[in-house]
Order: sequence, then C-alpha cells, then structure tokens
Amino acid sequence: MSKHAATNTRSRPMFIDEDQVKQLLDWNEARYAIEQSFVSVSNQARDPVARFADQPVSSQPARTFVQAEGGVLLCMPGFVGQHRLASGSSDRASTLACKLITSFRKNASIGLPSINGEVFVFNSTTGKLEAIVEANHLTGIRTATASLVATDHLFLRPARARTPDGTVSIQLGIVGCGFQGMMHAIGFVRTQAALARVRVIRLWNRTPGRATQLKEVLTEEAKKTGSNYSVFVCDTVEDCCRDCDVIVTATGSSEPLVYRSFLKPNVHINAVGAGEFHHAELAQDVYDECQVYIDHQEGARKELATLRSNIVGEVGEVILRENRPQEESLLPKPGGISVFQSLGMATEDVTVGRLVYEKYLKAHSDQM
Ligand SMILES: NC(=O)C1=CN([C@@H]2O[C@H](COP(=O)(O)OP(=O)(O)OC[C@H]3O[C@@H](n4cnc5c(N)ncnc54)[C@H](O)[C@@H]3O)[C@@H](O)[C@H]2O)C=CC1
Ligand SMILES: O=C([O-])C1=[NH+]CCC1
Repeated sequence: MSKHAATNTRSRPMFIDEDQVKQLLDWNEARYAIEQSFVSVSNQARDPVARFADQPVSSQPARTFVQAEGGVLLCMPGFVGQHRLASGSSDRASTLACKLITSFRKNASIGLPSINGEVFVFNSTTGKLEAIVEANHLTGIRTATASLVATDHLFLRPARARTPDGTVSIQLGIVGCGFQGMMHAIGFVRTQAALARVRVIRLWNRTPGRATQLKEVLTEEAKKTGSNYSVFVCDTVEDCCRDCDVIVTATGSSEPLVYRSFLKPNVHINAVGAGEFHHAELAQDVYDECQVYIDHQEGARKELATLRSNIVGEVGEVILRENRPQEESLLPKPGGISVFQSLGMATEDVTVGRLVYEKYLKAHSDQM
C-alpha cells in the first residue's frame, strides 16, 4: 500500500458494502483510475526499453471461467504497480487484488442481478487480505467508465480538437437497458462537463418496459444534473442507432443486433455485452469496415479468438502515444467507425477497488 495510505492492521479484512461503494465512488475519480489501468496494461506490454518509467505497469493473466449449472464464475486476479491514486497527485501506489464475479442470466426472473461480484484487495507488500469490496455497483461504474475513457480518447478528443470552442455534443444510443445499459447512460450524463454534452439519448431493449423504466431514471437524472437532453424509447435497434454519434451495446444477445446500414458513417461503438462470445452484438458487416480497439491483448487472444476484424490495438497504447509526436498515432481514421470491444479486465477492478478502499479509510480514519 502507498506510504500515505492507512493500512488495515486488524486481523479481519474490512468489508465495504454496496451502499458504501455507492457513496464513495465518483465518476470522475473512477475515470482517472480506469485510465491508469489501461495505461498500466499497455506500458507493461511494451518492449522494456520503450516502457515509460513514469507510467504504471501491471501483471494480469487472462481470466478463468468455471462453468456451473446456472451460470459461470470468473476469477480475475491482477496487480498494478506504481499507479497514481488521483489526477494531479504525485503519490503512487501498488495494488494487488482479485475480483470474483458470477454471471447467472436467469437471476432476473427471481429479482436478483445477473452479475454479482466482490473485489479482494491485498496488501501488495505483505500479501495480507485487507479489504473485501462488494462489486456490483463497482462493476457497473468501472465498465461504463472503461467505455467513457475509450470514447473520449478514440472519438471525443479528436472531435473536440476539430471544433473552434473545443466542445462537442452527442446523440447517444443505448442498445440493451439492463444494469450496464443504465450505468452507461448515467455515466455519459454525469461526465458531460469533462467529455461531451449529451443532447439526445435513444433507448432500445428487447422487452420495451425496461427501456421505459430507464427513460424515467434519465428524466430524473436530467433534473438532478440540470441537463436538457431528450430521451426516446425506440421500437427497433435500427431506430435506436439512427443518427447516433456514440452507441453502447450491453446485451446478452448471441445474435447480431447492430448492422452497418443502421449507422452513420462516423460513429463510435462501445460493444460491452456478450452472448455466446464477446463480439456477438455487432454484425460482420460492421466488423468488416470498422477499426477495433481492445482493453487487453492477453484477454483478447483468448476471448476474441474468433473475431474477424481490423484490431488496431489497446486503448492504453493510444493514450500512451498521445502528445508524443515521435510515436505513430494509433487513433482511428477520421470519419469512420471505431469500436471499443470491451471484455473487462482485472486491472480495472484493481485500480477502482483500491480507490474505493482508500476513500473508505479516509472517511473512517477517526475509527482506525
Ligand atoms: N465488458 C465488460 O466489462 C462487462 C460486460 N458485461 C456484459 O454486459 C451484458 C449486460 O450485463 P448486465 O447489464 O449486467 O445484465 P442485465 O441482466 O442487467 O441486462 C441484460 C440485458 O441484455 C438484454 N438481452 C439479453 N438477451 C438478449 C437477446 N438475446 N437479445 C437482445 N437483448 C438481450 C436484456 O434485455 C437486458 O437489457 C452481459 O452480456 C454481461 O456479460 C457485464 C459486466 C462487465
Ligand atoms: O469484466 C467483468 O467483470 C465481466 N465481464 C463479463 C461479465 C463480468
């Protein structure tokens, strides 16, 4: 743990529950933690002589899947070395953690989330388990934030650079209004000041009732955040995607939902959901034309082995090359389709789990 962090010297680990995570985790702080995670993975993947000493490094194997009768258990261990805990801070930390997460699709019918997890945070010097962080909300925020970071670096920053006042506004499409779809929509709304104004949100869900519910949530959210976007519930995926600048797919579909003909020529898609495999939601004619960016080569080799597309590289490598004119840019060709194929990776849970734990320790320092 960092020299500035109080550590848990008790024999029992801290338990940080869902409600506490909701209070502690902030979208903009999570964004920085996720950027650190992306960068750590790509910095580690570099040739050692080309690695940046002032950037974090990491170690993370491809995750393992254990098939049970009703679903699957994923084991996601990871280490991030020398990451910054907050933007603008010179304090660095190293974090060892493991997320255990289950995906049981039929849970919705009994009123439970389909995805349930915990992040186990260890002391990276002694290996002692220091905290268990409930990770349903955490997984929602970290996954949506990974999409926000990818959208920002691949699509919004170049767009902002092309406008005279450095601001952009977007029409956002959400295909699949379950937990992830909701968290993504809220994430885009809550980070408007930093990323892009949201002027329209278009929603589609297989069962329209869930899209209508999300419309109500987003209408409340507009009041809370003083935003004035319009929200539309769409009857078809085509209608949902029409005219969108940014699209999120977050379903369990094993069949393609989004086809090339539904899309504007210049669009960024965050493909988050997984049916039988991770690239099921977009049709092959989208993959034939787009440029794909991933979170983690190691995971992609295993989980995207059947994807036929132009995989440009990791989002972290795009970030590392920004503002370094001596290195060739990995940005998408202007005016085309970019896809962030999100698998989800342990280092995201490592840096965000550590953020929650640090904030918990700070909030409870008088009781330690
Ligand atoms: N990339 C990442 O880091 C992560 C990805 N996921 C994936 O995101 C997806 C959504 O997860 P949650 O929102 O937590 O689940 P959820 O159970 O809350 O929502 C599932 C959504 O998928 C839709 N859906 C299911 N089967 C469908 C089909 N055949 N056609 C169209 N829509 C269908 C449902 O209507 C619902 O909108 C899952 O595939 C999950 O594995 C979840 C967490 C992290
Ligand atoms: O990265 C993650 O946490 C998950 N990806 C798919 C299900 C959960």
